[in-house]
Amino acid sequence: MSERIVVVGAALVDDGRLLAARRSAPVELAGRWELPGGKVEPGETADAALVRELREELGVDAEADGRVPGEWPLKSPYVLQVWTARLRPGSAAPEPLEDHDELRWLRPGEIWDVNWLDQDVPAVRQTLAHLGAAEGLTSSGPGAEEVPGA
Ligand SMILES: Nc1nc2c([nH]c(=O)n2[C@H]2C[C@H](O)[C@@H](COP(=O)(O)OP(=O)(O)OP(=O)(O)O)O2)c(=O)[nH]1
Repeated sequence: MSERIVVVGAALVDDGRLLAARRSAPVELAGRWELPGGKVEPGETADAALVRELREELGVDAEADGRVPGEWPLKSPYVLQVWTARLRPGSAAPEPLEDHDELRWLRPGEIWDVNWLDQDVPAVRQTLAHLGAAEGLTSSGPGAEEVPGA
């Protein structure tokens, strides 16, 4: 059985901050934080799915920039791919319309303050490495000591 369904997660960046979303369902994921997004539908491209999911879940008009290299296994048959994204000019601010009950814009030093889904931790780490040069968004990882003033 080789069916594989891609879930796209958005690394939505604005003003040097990364958006994290707290899931409200299903019960086994509720309360944990993720990159907003969802399943790519048959015949849909990943970047189109990302734009659609961000509109449905957050009410924003966003565009995908490019894919973060890598792929992370979720509960079979799902795999997580991450795309960087940004709000288009004139977009509404994101709101937790569907699937989430809280949103946070995280500054670099705050990335590991939220309780990410376990399977998202390596994806977020890789995303930060990818974004680091372009956006100045870097942070060592969960459990790392924060260096005051660094
Ligand atoms: N969107 C998203 N889903 C994730 C992440 N990490 C993770 O394990 N998942 C899981 C949760 C779900 O089991 C699955 C994606 O489901 P979803 O509920 O976001 O997708 P969807 O909007 O297309 O769902 P639906 O139409 O079937 O309700 O992937 C993540 O960072 N972002």
